[in-house]
Amino acid sequence: MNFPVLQNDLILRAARGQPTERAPVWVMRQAGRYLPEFRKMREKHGFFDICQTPELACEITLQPIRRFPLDAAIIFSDILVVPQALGMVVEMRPGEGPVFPEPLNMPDDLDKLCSKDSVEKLQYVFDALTLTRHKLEGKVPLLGFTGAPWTLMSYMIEGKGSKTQAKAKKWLYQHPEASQKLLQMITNLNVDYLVGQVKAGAQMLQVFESHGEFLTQELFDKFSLPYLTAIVEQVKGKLKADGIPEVPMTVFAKGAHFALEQLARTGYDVIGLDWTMNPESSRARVGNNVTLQGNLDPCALYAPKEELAEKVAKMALAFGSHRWIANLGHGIYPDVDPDHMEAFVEAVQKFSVKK
Ligand SMILES: Cc1c2[nH]c(c1CCC(=O)O)Cc1[nH]c(c(CCC(=O)O)c1C)Cc1[nH]c(c(CCC(=O)O)c1C)Cc1[nH]c(c(C)c1CCC(=O)O)C2
Repeated sequence: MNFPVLQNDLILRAARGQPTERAPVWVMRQAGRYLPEFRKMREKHGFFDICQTPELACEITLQPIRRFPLDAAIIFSDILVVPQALGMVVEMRPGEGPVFPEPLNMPDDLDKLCSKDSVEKLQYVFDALTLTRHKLEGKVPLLGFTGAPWTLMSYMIEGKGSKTQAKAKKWLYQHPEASQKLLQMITNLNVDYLVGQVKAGAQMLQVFESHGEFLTQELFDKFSLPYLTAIVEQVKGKLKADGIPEVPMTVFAKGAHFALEQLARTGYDVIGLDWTMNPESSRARVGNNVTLQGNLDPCALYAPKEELAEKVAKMALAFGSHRWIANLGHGIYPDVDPDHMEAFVEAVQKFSVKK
């Protein structure tokens, strides 16, 4: 596809364990509501209309890249496009977030899902990736992503945000086989979806297990880890079989602190840490063969800029300069002042320089 030559490969080197002059930095949800130019776009267009229109998704992906000296762009989309591709309706309601008008209630409801040709329904994401990779002009690598099977399953059953995920967890206890059938269906689509994203131009991939925090270790071992592992193994295997150079893959399992050692053995190149994790003890637990990503408290961006810079300096010391991708410990919040986002990025660049 003759993509422009990449000029900044810091994040790819950090992910592969190669030396970097300083830590690469990007921010989860960096393209979003904290930016006035995004909110302006949302006044005119529906959320999923933007996702489905490559020119608009590309424009929003580029917005944070124009403002801040970031080391990666993440394609503008949402994890919930995967349930949509399986035939479910998802609406983005103002003030409420994503809502499924007809969530899955009982195992029989799985028959309503349509896994045939579902990856083709995501062609608009592939088109957005290809367009954005060109429009980035090689400035920074383009990241693709998907939601992990458990996180997507829980949305499909709860139908909206939930404080406990009790409905979804009820399936794990009462309908373990149907749960595994659903998780496998999502895994299969995710594998094709991520391979398609790389073919379309994604240079690195992240899998978001945002609802890891609701699982016990036992539930995680049974209903999350095997599917996260299958995804990395199959995506890397399929790319290899198709003669396509492998791309680094990140897993972000929020709240799954108990699973760090296991996650480090799955084959992901990068493990994302949420803000509750200690960088030094996490490094001791995972060893030196994986890269860590994270993990400043997203609320630290509310602190005065000087204090924010001090917190970044402390974080940089704790992670060390090798195999670290600087990020927040979860997505940036919508009421963060963009100037403080800039202060965060600049502080990483200043304090993560290799000595
Ligand atoms: C759980 C989850 C979702 N979506 C996502 C996750 C995993 C990351 C995480 O844990 O935060 C991932 C996501 N969602 C969005 C991106 C785009 C790329 C980026 O900037 O990182 C990414 C990577 C855009 C978005 N996704 C959404 C918005 C705001 C919607 C709007 O404009 O009305 C954006 C910019 C909507 C969305 N989508 C989702 C929720 C819960 C919400 C509403 C609340 C919220 O905004 O956080 C589901």
